[in-house]
Amino acid sequence: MSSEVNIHPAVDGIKRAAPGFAGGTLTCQCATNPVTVEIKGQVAHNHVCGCTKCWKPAGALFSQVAVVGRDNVKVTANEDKLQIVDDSATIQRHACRDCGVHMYGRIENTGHAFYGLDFVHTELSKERGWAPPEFAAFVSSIIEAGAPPQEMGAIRARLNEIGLPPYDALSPALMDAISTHVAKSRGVLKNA
Ligand SMILES: N[C@@H](CCC(=O)N[C@@H](CS)C(=O)NCC(=O)O)C(=O)O
Ligand SMILES: [Zn+2]
Ligand SMILES: [Zn+2]
Repeated sequence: MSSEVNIHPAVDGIKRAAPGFAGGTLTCQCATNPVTVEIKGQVAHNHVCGCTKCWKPAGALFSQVAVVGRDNVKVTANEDKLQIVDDSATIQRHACRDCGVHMYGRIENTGHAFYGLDFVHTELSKERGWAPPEFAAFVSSIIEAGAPPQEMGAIRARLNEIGLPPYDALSPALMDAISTHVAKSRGVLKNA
């Protein structure tokens, strides 16, 4: 039954972005001395991601991840507990070394299409009104984390049912944005 599929705990029930949402504080899962990160304002392009690199809550098949301007992200407590998960990755994910939660992911490559944006998991905040996820990315990648290939039909059906169209990379709009950036930087595209 497709409704038994645990896509992510935050995507059940109707969520709406609050107009003029001011932002909130992300808190890691440590019972003492948690890392906190303040996010100013609303996030964009919230989605669920099936890749093996994004942080997923216990038992979830997907991560929930959105972007926000890096200037609107500020570590406000216990920054010394943060460490970069993989230095060689495009997205430098800063994780709490005690509980493992990823607090923010940053792109340091100034030539990247998404330079200037940080990746954050809004469910780490108790505030309500964050923009809800819009699509499911890297769906086939959940197999790499152990999802049975024969369940992919039911999982994609469940994603469609809850209004998250499934893609095996990013959404077409974001893939187009990346390729547009590449074409411009190579001089292939001059007037877009
Ligand atoms: N199949 C791979 C896909 C990894 C991947 O490409 N993830 C995407 C979505 S988060 C990405 O942009 N990664 C860049 C990065 O991790 O730095 C996996 O599951 O590990
Ligand atoms: Zn922690
Ligand atoms: Zn991912």
